[in-house]
Amino acid sequence: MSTFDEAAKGAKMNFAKDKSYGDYLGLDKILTVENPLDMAHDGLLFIIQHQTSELWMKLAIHELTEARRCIAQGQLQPAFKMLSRVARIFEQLNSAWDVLRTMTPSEYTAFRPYLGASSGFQSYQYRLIEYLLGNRNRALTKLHEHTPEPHAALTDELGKISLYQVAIDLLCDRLGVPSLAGEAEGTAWEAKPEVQDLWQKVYEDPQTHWELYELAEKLVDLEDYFRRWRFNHVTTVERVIGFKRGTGGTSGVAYLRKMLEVELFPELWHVRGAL
Ligand code: HEM
Ligand SMILES: N[C@@H](CC(=O)c1ccccc1NC=O)C(=O)O
Repeated sequence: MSTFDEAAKGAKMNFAKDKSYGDYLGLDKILTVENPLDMAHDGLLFIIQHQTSELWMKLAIHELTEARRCIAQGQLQPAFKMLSRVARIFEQLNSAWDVLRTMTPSEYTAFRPYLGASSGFQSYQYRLIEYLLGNRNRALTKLHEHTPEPHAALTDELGKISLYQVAIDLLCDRLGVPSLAGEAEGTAWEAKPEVQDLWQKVYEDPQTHWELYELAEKLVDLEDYFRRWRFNHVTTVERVIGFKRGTGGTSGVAYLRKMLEVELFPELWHVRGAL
């Protein structure tokens, strides 16, 4: 068999003057990030798990922002594609827990003291996703006062109506009733019976309201995957640190269990019991 030689067949081999794979992807930056936890073997797993999660969150924010814009303009088909992609991103993040779960309490406690007060509680991209979807708590922007750009991104977001409010606006508009979406708020969306009644009309007659029906199911799907992420997180946390307090200062598992009760799109869950 002849030697494998793509260069002879025309593969470009010299990138002194042209952009290469690593240049486009910024790999010099991504792959040279310091690993301050390299004193313990599992420090690298922990850091890469979080860095990759943050990269996927960056994409989720990009998609959700554009999906919201499309819904606001009544362009539901492109929005559906983006919402499906975000659900798949969460599926990806959910699978990633399987890698982290290979880390035992003994392995984690070897480097946990070096984490100081840092915690995922301070992930501004995670908070931005929650804010975009509608689970808002203005008090948490305080965690980012020391970093102007993330802080501005979060406070700007609270000045806009959430993706769910945009969906409700469209629901009302298409069903010919005045908007029930409300204003931009710094607090979590609270279920409104009138909104549930409108979703009920959609679910009782999907043929007439097909696009709204599909929108509702895309949102339920997204929240379903998000809930699985929360559940995977709390289970992994209990498995690794039990009921210790979190480095971020919360009660830890008790706090995360409370977060399992969050309903991003409450009326869409409540309506199911009324059908
Ligand atoms: C061994 C692994 C992990 C442990 C022991 C752990 C532990 C915790 C704890 C105890 C909290 C509560 C806040 C605190 O007081 O610190 C928390 C919050 C959080 N963690 Fe983790 N975590 C782990 C992995 C991850 C990973 C891989 C991510 C992905 C980015 C993540 C993201 C978050 C986020 C976003 C919060 C805030 C949740 C909220 O406020 O609803 N964590 N984590
Ligand atoms: N809150 C965690 C620490 C932690 O998980 C963490 C620390 C620094 C960077 C990311 C982290 N991940 C998620 O919360 C703990 O209490 O062990």
